[in-house]
Amino acid sequence: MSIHIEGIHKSFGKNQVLNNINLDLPSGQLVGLLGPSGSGKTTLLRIIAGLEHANQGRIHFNGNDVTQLHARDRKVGFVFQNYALFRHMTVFDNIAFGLTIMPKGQRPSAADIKRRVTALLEMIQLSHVAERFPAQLSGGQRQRVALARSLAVEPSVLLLDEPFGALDAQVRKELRRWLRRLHDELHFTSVFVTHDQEEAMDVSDQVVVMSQGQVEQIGSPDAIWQAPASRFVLEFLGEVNKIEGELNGSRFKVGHYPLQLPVASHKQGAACWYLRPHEVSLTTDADAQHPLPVLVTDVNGRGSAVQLELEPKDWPGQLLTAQLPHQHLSNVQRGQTLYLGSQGGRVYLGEQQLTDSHIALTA
Ligand SMILES: Nc1ncnc2c1ncn2[C@@H]1O[C@H](COP(=O)(O)OP(=O)(O)OP(=O)(O)O)[C@@H](O)[C@H]1O
Repeated sequence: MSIHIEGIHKSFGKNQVLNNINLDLPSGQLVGLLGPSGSGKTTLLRIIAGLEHANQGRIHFNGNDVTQLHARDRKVGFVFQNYALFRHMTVFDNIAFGLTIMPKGQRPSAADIKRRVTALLEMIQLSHVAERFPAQLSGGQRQRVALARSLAVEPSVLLLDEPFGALDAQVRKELRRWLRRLHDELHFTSVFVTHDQEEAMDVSDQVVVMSQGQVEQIGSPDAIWQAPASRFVLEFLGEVNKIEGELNGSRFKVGHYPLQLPVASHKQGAACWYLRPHEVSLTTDADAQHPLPVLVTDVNGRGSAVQLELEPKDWPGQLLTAQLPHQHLSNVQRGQTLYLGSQGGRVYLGEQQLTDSHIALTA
């Protein structure tokens, strides 16, 4: 079921929460709505569901206008953060619930309900707890039951609002992988809300990045990561170092260090050089590619890369983080001075990115 969202505006009193949202979500995709708290994700999800009404705009499912349709007639399934299972019902009965309350003409027979619930229990790998009550399950298991319960009625669209938000990091990771697999098997269309960029990037076919009631960017996780459409998206998608300086033509001055942009520019003003931790390059001696001195304030060698915390030395700036392959620099010590350069990065003057690809600055 494809979802077409057209010119949606929503205000609560004087507070405008959604400002002209237009999106085309193809059938069968898992779409992540990603944005900081208050950016309007949940409100948009509720409008898609029919639980909230927009002041302006239209929603189409598979080309049919459902704007005026009541939530219960939209065939939408929900999963919320707080499980919302019936405490007095077994796991089996919880999953069967939606089927048992269907109007008589549509309700499957008892045998069919049993078959469907049994199949779902197998799919979520919880057949062995079918007769337990929610209180006897772990948080992750409860959330799997919640998901199975909303899938039991075969919704055209599944909407998930921070479905794994209340779970610890490890379970969260497992469940999102599992949601992805389930999605690939059953091919329903889902939209899920998260403020966790790693979660959105990990499972979505497409990510919609929202900020202050507007769509900042929509694209595959890879496309958004490679080419963020704005400073906001660049900063929101994972850790990034910011080096502030003064641009004058192709010169970018950081403190008293004049650096050189590798492209022609006639612009001037306060600019910012953004570097992801893995884009930082370091040497033990200054050279043209590594002009900025930094003091190593922390070394963390766990995992597949060495993570360094660096303090600008002799130039104004915030603490920086670098991530290097283990073999890159041997025996880096806290208190050591290194010289910073880059293997790419982006320079912004105000909201404008100076080039559309990565650039390295030199002395
Ligand atoms: N029923 C309501 N009445 C008044 N204001 C509301 C209502 N629902 C949401 N808002 C406001 O709308 C704005 C967007 O809220 P929304 O829940 O959609 O954001 P969100 O991106 O999902 O945030 P979070 O990640 O914190 O859930 C917020 O400023 C919120 O206070």
